[in-house]
Amino acid sequence: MLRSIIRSSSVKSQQVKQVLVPRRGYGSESVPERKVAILGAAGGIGQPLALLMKLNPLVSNLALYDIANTPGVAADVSHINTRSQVAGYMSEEQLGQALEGSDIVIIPAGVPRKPGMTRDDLFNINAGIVKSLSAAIAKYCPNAIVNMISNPVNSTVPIAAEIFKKAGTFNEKKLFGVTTLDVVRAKTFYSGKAEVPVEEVNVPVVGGHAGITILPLFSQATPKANLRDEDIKYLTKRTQDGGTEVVEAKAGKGSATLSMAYAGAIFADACLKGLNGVPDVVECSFVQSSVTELPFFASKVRLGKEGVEEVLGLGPLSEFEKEGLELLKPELKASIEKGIKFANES
Ligand SMILES: NC(=O)c1ccc[n+]([C@@H]2O[C@H](COP(=O)([O-])OP(=O)(O)OC[C@H]3O[C@@H](n4cnc5c(N)ncnc54)[C@H](O)[C@@H]3O)[C@@H](O)[C@H]2O)c1
Ligand SMILES: O=C(O)C[C@H](O)C(=O)O
Repeated sequence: MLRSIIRSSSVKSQQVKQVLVPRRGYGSESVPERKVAILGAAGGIGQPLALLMKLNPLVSNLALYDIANTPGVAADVSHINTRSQVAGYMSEEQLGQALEGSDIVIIPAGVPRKPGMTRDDLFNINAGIVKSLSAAIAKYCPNAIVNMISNPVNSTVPIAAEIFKKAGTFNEKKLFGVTTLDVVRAKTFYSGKAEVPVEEVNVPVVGGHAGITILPLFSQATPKANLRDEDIKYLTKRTQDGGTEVVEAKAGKGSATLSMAYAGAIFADACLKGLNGVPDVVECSFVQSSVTELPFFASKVRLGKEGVEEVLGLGPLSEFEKEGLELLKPELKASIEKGIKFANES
């Protein structure tokens, strides 16, 4: 097995250094060095996400880890003439090196759905993967921000939290379930129905990341449009079933990868901006929360230098959204408890 570490050039010290990086849209102010690690980097999401993170001028070091095929992906991505140094890591003994010094760890490692499966059907395989990767994060980069993509997010985030708690490294400000794809979908679908420019659309999506636990708040969507109740119901269902729509269209060849890589890159970029002190960076994410009685919940989150700066409330809800909120709670609660139980029993 190929075990060598592939580097485009030697990876610099992981200390946060200030360097002058003039970039269009980012000014020529000093931009700190930031290391981003992707675990599952050779997969359907991992590869396009690696590409998008290589294009991000806020990244100085990009560590690509997978149990297979990382050398090729890393060599390929490393030829792109952007700021970051790329290193590929394969096999468990290189996981520590991949993680050390990371500011952000993005986890799309694990199996995707096939038609007929729910996200919870992935639990048996992905829970174990997330558990062992979380233990490695606790050991090698306990202060990193973690962006969890692996499904079922409603359970994998609580698993990671429990593993970090056991290791004494849990920081609720730094653990995020990535629900950005739900927001991306809600924006796209709303724009089509409301006939407003998609780039201007904002729609908060709260709750969790599976079926009815995904609750888009179209009553708060902007630009405002006077949509009929049946349109709101249709948009809500389409957003909740967006993942299944892709799984069925791919007919056994996996789930959303390209739109997920886009969403994952948007969310990681927001975390980087927050770390770098950019003000008013707000994204929806599944985090430890007191917005409802559930211990984890997705809502708008303000991102800052330490990760979560503020978990924002839900705002005014329509009657339809209030019903949706009550309906989702039992399922989300059960998924959270399943994750906590797994982390503490196995
Ligand atoms: N949060 C979301 O919105 C969202 C969206 C889409 C997909 N997903 C989830 O993301 C996950 C990945 O999807 P995909 O389409 O990229 O799957 P994939 O099978 O194409 O890729 C997964 C990658 O993970 C790697 N992997 C497996 N075990 C690993 C380990 N222990 N350490 C490191 N890497 C490991 C595999 O080798 C593979 O390269 C799935 O669980 C999927 O359900 C989440
Ligand atoms: O639907 C899936 O299984 C993948 C992902 O969670 C999605 O929303 O696309």
